[in-house]
Amino acid sequence: MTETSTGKRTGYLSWDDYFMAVALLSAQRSKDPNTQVGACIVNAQKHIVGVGYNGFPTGCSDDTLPWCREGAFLDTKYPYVCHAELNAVLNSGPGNLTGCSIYTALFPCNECAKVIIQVGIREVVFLSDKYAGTDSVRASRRMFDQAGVVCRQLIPASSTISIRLTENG
Ligand SMILES: Nc1nc(=O)n([C@H]2C[C@H](O)[C@@H](COP(=O)(O)O)O2)cc1CO
Ligand SMILES: [Zn+2]
Repeated sequence: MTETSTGKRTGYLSWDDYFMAVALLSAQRSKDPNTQVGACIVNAQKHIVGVGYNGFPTGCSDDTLPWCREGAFLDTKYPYVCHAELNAVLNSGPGNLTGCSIYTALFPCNECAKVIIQVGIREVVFLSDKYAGTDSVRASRRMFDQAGVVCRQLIPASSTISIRLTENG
């Protein structure tokens, strides 16, 4: 690790990369075999006020509800799963979210876009836009545009961050 003339460490995480990494770490809790999404809400003081990942509602078993993508609607995950962005909002503390930013691994769907707008979040920072062009994303972008919510895709400083969980080795 290099240092500046003052001795300050360099190579530390930027705020953007840090908050996105928190979102991605949270995504590691997801049981979805196909798409793991995490989201992290940050206020104007750069405090994290809510984190979430995609999963079934509390009390609804990860082991009995389906994780399939195809088949009869009720036999897929889609009617049951709570999206990461919704969970981040619902997991946030008592303060209001007006003026906050949400960092999300995947561009929000139209249902989460409504929630994001209604709680007063003003900025969406996303990594992947793999569903760009779908009606859901087109509706999200339309609503974000009209509501004045700024969306930007994060280009991280590096493609990986490694974290050691043990002291040595
Ligand atoms: N922004 C999002 N946040 C999310 O949490 N999700 C969740 C819902 C599903 O659990 C999964 C998408 O599954 P799939 O269709 O890529 O197999 O990601 C999906 C989106 C996409 O709009
Ligand atoms: Zn959603």
